[in-house]
Amino acid sequence: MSTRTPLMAGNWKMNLNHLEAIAHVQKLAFALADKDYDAVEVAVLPPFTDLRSVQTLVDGDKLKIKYGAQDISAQDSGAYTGEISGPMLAKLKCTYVAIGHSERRQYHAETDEIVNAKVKAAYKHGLTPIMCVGEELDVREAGNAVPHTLAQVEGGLKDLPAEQAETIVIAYEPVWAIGTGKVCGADDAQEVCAAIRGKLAELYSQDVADKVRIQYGGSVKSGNVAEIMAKADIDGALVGGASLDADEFVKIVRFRDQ
Ligand SMILES: O=C(CO)COP(=O)(O)O
Repeated sequence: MSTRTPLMAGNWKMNLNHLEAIAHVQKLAFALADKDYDAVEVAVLPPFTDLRSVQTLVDGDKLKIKYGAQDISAQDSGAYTGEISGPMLAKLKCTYVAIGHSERRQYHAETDEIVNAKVKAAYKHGLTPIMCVGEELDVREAGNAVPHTLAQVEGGLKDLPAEQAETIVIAYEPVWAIGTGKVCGADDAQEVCAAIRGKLAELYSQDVADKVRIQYGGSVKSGNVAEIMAKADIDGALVGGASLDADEFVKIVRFRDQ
């Protein structure tokens, strides 16, 4: 039995303005009880423009919900128009930051080198990366899901010391399962997540590999979360669309009841 605390994180993507964010987090806070937080770590990843409002609410009401950003600049400051830095996110008391989401890899040409630089920037400023990896449909159909994903893991973690690597969260998100309603079969997801853990053991040690939380992401809903969470190497979910519905996200957090 693993001692890893499951992490259920809602990636809101480019949805909910700061007023909607407050209402949404209030709904989650009202529904979730101490027993939920005892069993599962719960986090939301709102757009940058919502973070200050979410911080104020979480601080003011002493909520146990964690929050983080959806991206981080590899730079600390300077002439990088439109970018948001690690020091800015740290000042907002973000716990997490998603890095290398497939939508950033696809629409913003983020490579494993960029992901690696962002992972290091996150650690430099005390943020925990949720590093996203996963294959496109053609890669899976060619039978290369595991090697493709492991290459992303290795590239993203390059030269990262073990003391940092052991706290990272890795989200395995097969691109073809994101926002499509096509959930990856639990056995297929487990196969890749187990391979990721094996890669961590090879790069670092079994001890580090045993500590890292590996999430599954891609069309997770209350109806499929229990089957996914039953797998030995899956320690949580990175939830997109279903995290925008507070009732549904609460059910996902309570996956043990589904
Ligand atoms: O990309 C995702 C989370 O980061 C998954 O999105 P969906 O849950 O909407 O498929």
